[in-house]
Amino acid sequence: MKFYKYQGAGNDFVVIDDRDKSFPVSQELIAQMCHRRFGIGADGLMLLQSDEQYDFRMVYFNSDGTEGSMCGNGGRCLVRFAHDLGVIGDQTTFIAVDGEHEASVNPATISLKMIDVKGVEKTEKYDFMNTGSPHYVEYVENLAEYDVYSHGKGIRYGEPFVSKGGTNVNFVEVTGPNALSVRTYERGVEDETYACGTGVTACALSANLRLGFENAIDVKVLGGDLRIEFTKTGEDSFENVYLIGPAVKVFEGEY
Ligand SMILES: N[C@@H](CCC[C@H](N)C(=O)O)C(=O)O
Repeated sequence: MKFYKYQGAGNDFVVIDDRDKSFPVSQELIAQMCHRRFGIGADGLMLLQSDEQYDFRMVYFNSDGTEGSMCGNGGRCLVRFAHDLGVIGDQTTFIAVDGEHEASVNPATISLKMIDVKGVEKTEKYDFMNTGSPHYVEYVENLAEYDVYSHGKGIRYGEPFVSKGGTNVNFVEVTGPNALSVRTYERGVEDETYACGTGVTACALSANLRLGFENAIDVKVLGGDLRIEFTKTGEDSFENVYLIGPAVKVFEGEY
């Protein structure tokens, strides 16, 4: 079968044009295709499907083959793919697991409108919110040396999160006015990834709530630079949330 590989800030995906719905969905096959030793290698796999009401439908699987919640970088990569295929022009509206998304295509970036965020669980140690996927956000010092894998895994598989289906785990360091560095342990990949779009979105909104950061925040991740823009509409609610950054094709092939 024909596949494409895309990456957004180093969050990488196998992408399939599934408009004829011929992809044989199975957890085993997807995990095999995403395997970095025995397969193509990716943090997830996405299907671009046709939809009667929208430009296309995004179906996202984590690299372990389970169907994921929303993937922000995946969404940006799928928009680039749809544009490369000629399915969309420079503006699009598509449907994903968490609802409708608008996006715009620019030469160097894809800007993706995320779901509205309503309600943030704030504790002394962390913030927790749903930005399309569940995200834990904790501030640390010396992020470059931080053991993201061990601490992230402990939180993802610990209470109270494991009995609620688990969470993605983000560690954040403030690097300047309206600037953050973020590293993320991703559920479904069960490892640190080079970037997580819904994760950096959660971190930016948390930085607004905790630190008074303004509504355009630059976030450095292992795989590059992302930007989050938003409108705060209430004590802990946000609309017009945009995830902006690069999304590029890496290669294509037959599997
Ligand atoms: N990489 C993603 C998040 C993917 C979803 C996640 N792993 C889950 O199902 O919890 C992103 O860019 O948002």
